[in-house]
Amino acid sequence: MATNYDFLFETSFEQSNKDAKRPHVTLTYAQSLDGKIAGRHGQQLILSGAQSMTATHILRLRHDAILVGIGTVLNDDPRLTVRLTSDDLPKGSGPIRHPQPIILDSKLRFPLTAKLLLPTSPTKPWIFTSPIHSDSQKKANLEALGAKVFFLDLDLSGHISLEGLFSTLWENNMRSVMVEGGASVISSFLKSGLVDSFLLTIAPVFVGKDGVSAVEDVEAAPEFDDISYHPLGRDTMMVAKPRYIARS
Ligand SMILES: NC(=O)C1=CN([C@@H]2O[C@H](COP(=O)(O)OP(=O)(O)OC[C@H]3O[C@@H](n4cnc5c(N)ncnc54)[C@H](OP(=O)(O)O)[C@@H]3O)[C@@H](O)[C@H]2O)C=CC1
Ligand SMILES: Nc1nc(O)c(N)c(N[C@@H]2O[C@H](COP(=O)(O)O)[C@@H](O)[C@H]2O)n1
Repeated sequence: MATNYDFLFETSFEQSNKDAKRPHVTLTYAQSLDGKIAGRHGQQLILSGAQSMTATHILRLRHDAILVGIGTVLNDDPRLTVRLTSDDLPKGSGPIRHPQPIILDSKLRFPLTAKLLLPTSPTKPWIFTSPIHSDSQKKANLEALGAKVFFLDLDLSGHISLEGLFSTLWENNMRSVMVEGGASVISSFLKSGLVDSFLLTIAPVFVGKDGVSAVEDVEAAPEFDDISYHPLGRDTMMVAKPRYIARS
């Protein structure tokens, strides 16, 4: 039986509150049955099977921007492109458009050799960094390779401020952003109260205690409404709307 991806085209990734002046935020990643997103010492794992990987690429197609932390760039050297065939898309779909890669990198550790900066990379990254820690020569070198470097304030935990990030993305016409990870970024977004859609791929494997947990601290994690589950080959995708409640 052919896999049904209709739910991904029927889900809206537009901001419902038009006054919010920030992009719609989708948090999506793949985890094992024991809640791990990577192996020992962060070893990259291909947890998603073919069908759920296609679903991830459909999600990339449906968003203006795709965001990861510098930890994921240093560890995985991702491309963050849309790689789909016409068979994966509804009839009459337009040409493939790649999302704008967004990287949170307060110390400007982004490698000049990253795949995202290769001439073959269709959309060069926007790197969000802090004016305090960043070296101006590194900024110039990154920009010479096509990256755009934005300066933002840090929040109280010393990370790039998500509020500042969202305003800048909005001003730059980014209306939807897909957050892929990694672990620190997933936790920051879950805690932020700013996630509008949550799509989790669950792969039927155990990684074990040495793997990297998707979420370490669930103190400020949301509850969920409008939950649905979608079989994608051997995997399952959970789709839900986060609801933040005050905890005592
Ligand atoms: N299974 C899956 O779907 C996915 C798995 N992964 C895995 O995740 C792992 C990487 O996770 P991790 O090491 O936690 O790295 P992350 O990709 O989460 O990057 C974390 C770094 O981003 C920077 N940062 C800047 N601003 C923020 C912010 N507001 N919130 C959080 N981080 C911020 C910090 O570095 P600085 O202080 O220098 O700015 C921080 O250390 C890899 O093993 C990768 O394979 C990644 C994506 C998806
Ligand atoms: N959906 C999904 N399933 C997995 O099993 C994964 N390991 C990931 N990882 C994310 O995809 C990035 C790699 O992207 P490219 O293939 O290079 O475009 C990786 O860095 C993680 O963000 N995702």
